[in-house]
Amino acid sequence: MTSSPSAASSPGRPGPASPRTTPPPGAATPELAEGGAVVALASLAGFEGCFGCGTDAENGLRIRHGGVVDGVMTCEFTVRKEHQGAPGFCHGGVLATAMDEALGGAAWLLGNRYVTGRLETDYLAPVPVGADVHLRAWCTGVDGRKAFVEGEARTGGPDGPVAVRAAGVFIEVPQEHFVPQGS
Ligand SMILES: CCCCCCCCCCCCCCCC(=O)SCCNC(=O)CCNC(=O)[C@H](O)C(C)(C)COP(=O)(O)OP(=O)(O)OC[C@H]1O[C@@H](n2cnc3c(N)ncnc32)[C@H](O)[C@@H]1OP(=O)(O)O
Repeated sequence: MTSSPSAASSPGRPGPASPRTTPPPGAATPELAEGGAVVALASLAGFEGCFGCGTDAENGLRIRHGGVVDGVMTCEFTVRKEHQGAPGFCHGGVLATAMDEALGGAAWLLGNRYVTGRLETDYLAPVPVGADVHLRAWCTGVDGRKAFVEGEARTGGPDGPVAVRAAGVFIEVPQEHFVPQGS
């Protein structure tokens, strides 16, 4: 088992999450599962269609998952023209999608399946079309089925300025959750 970083040692930790995305007193320290997200993902088929990371999602973000170091998960994507909001800049909703994917990935490192319950985003700087966006995310606590997660997106390199910060609550669900209704 690998422990995730403490809040104090998390590199580039965003400012305080809101009360709704802060682990409550008594929340457990996250324990990353051996094999992490790969183990949880192995129980599900069809992720190649994911709008965030799927290789089959033609207009998706094609987020490329990287590694995990000290409990911090990294991934990145390149902003394409079809991701544009204001002329020349990435749409805020696209960036929220990228944060959802990164934070979700950090939750899945716990070795269970999670869906987004709440996602908060702070936009600090515009992200131009063509930019490589470097994402990092880590879990800050676990309370029952709830995993509290934070993350950030940087441009101009993995240690460039922070463009987006996010915090969220992901809820653990059983495999049956992913069976489409009516199928
Ligand atoms: C090296 C790396 C390799 C590769 C690495 C790849 C990784 C790749 C990972 C994929 C990453 C995907 C990232 C995208 C993730 C989506 O986009 S998921 C899609 C969007 N989200 C959804 O569709 C969820 C829709 N909502 C639901 O299905 C249901 O409301 C839920 C969330 C399952 C909860 O319903 P429920 O099971 O009936 O649970 P319920 O009893 O209501 O609540 C359970 C607990 O959660 C809390 N809760 C419920 N809803 C909320 C909420 N909205 N906010 C806060 N708390 C909540 C409740 O208060 C309760 O807390 P307690 O009372 O236990 O303290």
